[in-house]
Amino acid sequence: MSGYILAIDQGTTSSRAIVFDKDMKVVAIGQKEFAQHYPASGWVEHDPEEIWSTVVWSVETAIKKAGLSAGDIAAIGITNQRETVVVWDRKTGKAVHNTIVWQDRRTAEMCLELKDRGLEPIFTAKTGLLLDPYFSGTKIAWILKNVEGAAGRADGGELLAGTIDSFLIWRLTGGKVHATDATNASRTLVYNIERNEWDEELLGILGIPAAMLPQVKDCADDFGLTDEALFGGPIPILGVAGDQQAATIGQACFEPGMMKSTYGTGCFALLNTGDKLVRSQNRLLGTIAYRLDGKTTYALEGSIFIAGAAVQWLRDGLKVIDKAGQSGELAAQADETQDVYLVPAFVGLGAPHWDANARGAIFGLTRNTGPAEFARAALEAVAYQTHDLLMAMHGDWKAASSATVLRVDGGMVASDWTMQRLADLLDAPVDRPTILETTALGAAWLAGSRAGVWPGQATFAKSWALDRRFEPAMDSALRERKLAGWQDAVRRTLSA
Ligand SMILES: Nc1ncnc2c1ncn2[C@@H]1O[C@H](COP(=O)(O)OP(=O)(O)O)[C@@H](O)[C@H]1O
Ligand SMILES: O=P(O)(O)OC[C@H](O)CO
Repeated sequence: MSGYILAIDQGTTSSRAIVFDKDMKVVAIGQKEFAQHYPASGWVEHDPEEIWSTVVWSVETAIKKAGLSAGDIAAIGITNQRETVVVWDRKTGKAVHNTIVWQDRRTAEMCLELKDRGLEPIFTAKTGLLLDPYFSGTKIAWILKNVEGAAGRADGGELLAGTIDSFLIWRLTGGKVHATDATNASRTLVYNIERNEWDEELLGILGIPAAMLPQVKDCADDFGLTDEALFGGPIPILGVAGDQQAATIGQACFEPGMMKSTYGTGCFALLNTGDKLVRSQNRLLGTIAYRLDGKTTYALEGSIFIAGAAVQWLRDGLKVIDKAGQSGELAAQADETQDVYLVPAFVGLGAPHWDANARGAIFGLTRNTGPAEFARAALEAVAYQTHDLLMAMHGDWKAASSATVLRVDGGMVASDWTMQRLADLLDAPVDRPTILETTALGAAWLAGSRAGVWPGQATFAKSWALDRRFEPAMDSALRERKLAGWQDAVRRTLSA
C-alpha cells in the first residue's frame, strides 16, 4: 500500500489530520481541539506546545485509523490558521511566548501610531494589506518588544519567527528546515507580494531582523522530510498554503472571477483575480491566492473575524444550545416580526470597516426576545457580513457580478438554515460541495500533485462536485428592510 496523501489542517480551534487515498477520497481523520487563552480584553493566544502536541496526535491517529504506516504516505500537505505568529529559539525549538492569534487586537495602538506617521500607504502598496492588528508583522514586533531579551536574541540570530506552518515545518523536520510558502508570507505585512520577497524597508520600520524569517517557497515545493523518529519513517512535506488559500484551491477556484467563502471561526471570501493584483478601493485585501511553478495568482479577500465563533458564543457564553449543530434549528423558531441584530464585533470589525476598537452589540431587543431570536441574529450576522463583502468586491472587480456563484465550505455550512439565509440575503445562489473538507483537500492536492500521485490542475478542477445549491427565496421588500436594519446596527457599533 502506498500513494496516500496526508493533510495537516492546523485551524484556530482544532488541529486535524486527514488521510486521502490516491482517488482523493477521505480515508481517516484525526482531530483534537485545544484551549483558547484570553489574557486581556481583545487578546487571543494559543499554547505552541498544545498546537504541536495536537498536530502530532492527529497525524498519528489518522495514520493508525487508516491502518497505514509512514511508508504508505507519499507526501504531507500543511495548511494553517494564517497570521498567527510564533517566535522560537533556534536551538531548543521552544517558543519564547504563546502564539499571538490572528484575532488578537493588542497591537491596535501600534497600528494607529504607524498610521499617524503616514505609513499605511507604503504598507498597502507593498503588501496589499492594511495597518490592522490582524496581520503578523506587528505581532512579531510586539513579542520582540515585550519579551525580555527577545530583541537582542533575535539580532544575534538565536530566535526564529514565522506563521504556524513554518513552526510546524521546523518541528516536523527536526529543526532542519525554516520555510514557509508565498500565501502565508503574504499575510505578514512585511512581504512584498509583487516582488515576492521580504521587504527590508517594512522590516526596518517594525524592527524585525530579516534573518528571523523563513525562506519563502512555492505552495507545491520541497519543504523537507519529517524526522524519522516522529511517525516511524520520513515523509516528504510537499505542499503548504494558508487555510483560506488552501480552501480556494480545494474549491478549484482556479479561474479569474471564481470565488469561495469559508465559514469556520471567522469567514473569509477570496475572489481569484488571476495574474493581476487588484488594488481595492473598498478596503478589501490584495493577497496571494497561490504560487505554483514560480507563477503568482492573486486574490481579492474580504475577512470577517467572527462567524462560527458567534455560534460558539451561543453555546459556551449564553449556553442557549449544547451543540453548534442546534443553532439552525433554534434560529428557525425565531419570531420573524422581531428585528433583532447582533453585530459580532467581539474582536473589532474586519473588512470593509477595519475598526479594531469596535466591540459587539445587540439591537432590537423586546420583552419577547429569547434564545431563538439570539440564535437567528448570530447566524444572520454571518450572511449580512458576507453581503457587505460581496458589495465591496463588486465595486473592485466588475466581473464579480451577481451572476457569480459563491462556493462555500467550513464548519458552519453544515447548517442548511444558515446557507438558505445566506442565499436569501445575498439574493444569489450558494453552492455547497460534496467534500466539505476543502481546506485539507487543497493542501493535499498541492502535496499529491507535486508527488505525482494526484492529477494536475484541470483534472482536479473537474472533480469538484455539487452537494446542494441554495437558491434565493426571500421576498425582496423583506430583504431590503433587513439589510437596512443591519446597516443601521453596524453604524451604531463603529467606534468612531
Ligand atoms: N451545524 C453547524 N451550524 C452552525 N455552526 C456550526 C455548525 N457546525 C460547526 N459550526 C461552527 O463552525 C466552526 C468550526 O468550523 P471549522 O471550519 O472547523 O473552524 P476552524 O477551522 O476555524 O477551527 C465553529 O465555530 C462552530 O461553532
Ligand atoms: O482557522 P480558521 O479556519 O478560522 O481560519 C483562520 C484564518 O486563516 C485567519 O486569517
